[in-house]
Amino acid sequence: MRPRMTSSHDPVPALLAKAETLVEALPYMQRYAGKTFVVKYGGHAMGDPEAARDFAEDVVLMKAVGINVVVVHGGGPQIGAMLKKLGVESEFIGGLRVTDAETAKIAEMVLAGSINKEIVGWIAGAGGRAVGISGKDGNLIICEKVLGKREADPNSGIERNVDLGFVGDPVKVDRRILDTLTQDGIIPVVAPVGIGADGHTYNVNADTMAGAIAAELGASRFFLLTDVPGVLDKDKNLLTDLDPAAIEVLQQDGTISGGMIPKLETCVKAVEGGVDAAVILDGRVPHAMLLEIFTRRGAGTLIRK
Ligand SMILES: Nc1ncnc2c1ncn2[C@@H]1O[C@H](COP(=O)(O)OP(=O)(O)O)[C@@H](O)[C@H]1O
Ligand SMILES: CC(=O)N[C@@H](CCC(=O)OP(=O)(O)O)C(=O)O
Repeated sequence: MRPRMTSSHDPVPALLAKAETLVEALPYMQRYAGKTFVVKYGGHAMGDPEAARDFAEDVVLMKAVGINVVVVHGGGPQIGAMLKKLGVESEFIGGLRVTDAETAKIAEMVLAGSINKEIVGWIAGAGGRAVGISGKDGNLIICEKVLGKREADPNSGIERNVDLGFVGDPVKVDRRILDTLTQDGIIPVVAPVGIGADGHTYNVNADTMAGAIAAELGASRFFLLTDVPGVLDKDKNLLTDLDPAAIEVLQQDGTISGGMIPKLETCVKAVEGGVDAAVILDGRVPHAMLLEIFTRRGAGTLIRK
């Protein structure tokens, strides 16, 4: 028998703490095996390589314990940087990028070409198997053109209808490609690009795309990884639980603004469309998803009906 170590650096308490953490995770593993989780990985959350490695490990671990994970990624800041490099002007109206034909090509290149394959690589590096696709593959996301947004003209102040170009709203999700990959033990990684019935390529807001997929799959959890701890109140305290009525109040009283407005609208649509719960989390925090899923300490903001 191996002698027990008796030094002042006795490793047993530390090992016991690790074992306790694993035991704490057991009921969550049992509850979630076979369930579907959709993870939206935002462009702001993916900046740091170490955080990206943690993210990939979380996704691979979730898959290893039997959760069907689908990743949908963003890349707004990365598209912005590429457009700047190429000297192409870009503007956002109502949280959506005005997308002419040239911008659509560049957005597709950055999203489906570069970022998508980078995430597939991180997952492979963490020991998982991923396949990168866009919403165009297998007719996954059929889009309709988003109708123009009403905006006040900066010079005259008169309201005008602004055409957003090739910005798509998902109107049909064909889940078969996701089911095929998932059943084969593969983690689908989806770029937010869709296809119109006319065969045109559309740039889709990544939150909107992930929400449409989460609703179609009837996901148990829809995670949105961003660059804030969750939804904050006016004093910057974290709001841990919200429902659609509370979100309506936050919108009316101006507590939420910018990108958080469409993000929460997407969450409300998802939970009203059959998703059990949406969670907004800080993707920069190491292993944020694992802590949320497998421990009693929740993180971020949980949104339920
Ligand atoms: N009440 C609020 N709580 C938290 N974040 C908020 C709030 N109101 C506005 N925001 C903004 O929403 C941003 C997150 O949305 P967005 O920039 O679209 O994220 P992503 O690119 O990750 O999808 C935060 O960085 C923050 O600036
Ligand atoms: C139409 C539209 O606005 N599309 C987004 C797609 C990327 C995205 O949504 O990325 P984040 O989640 O990182 O913001 C864009 O062009 O920036």
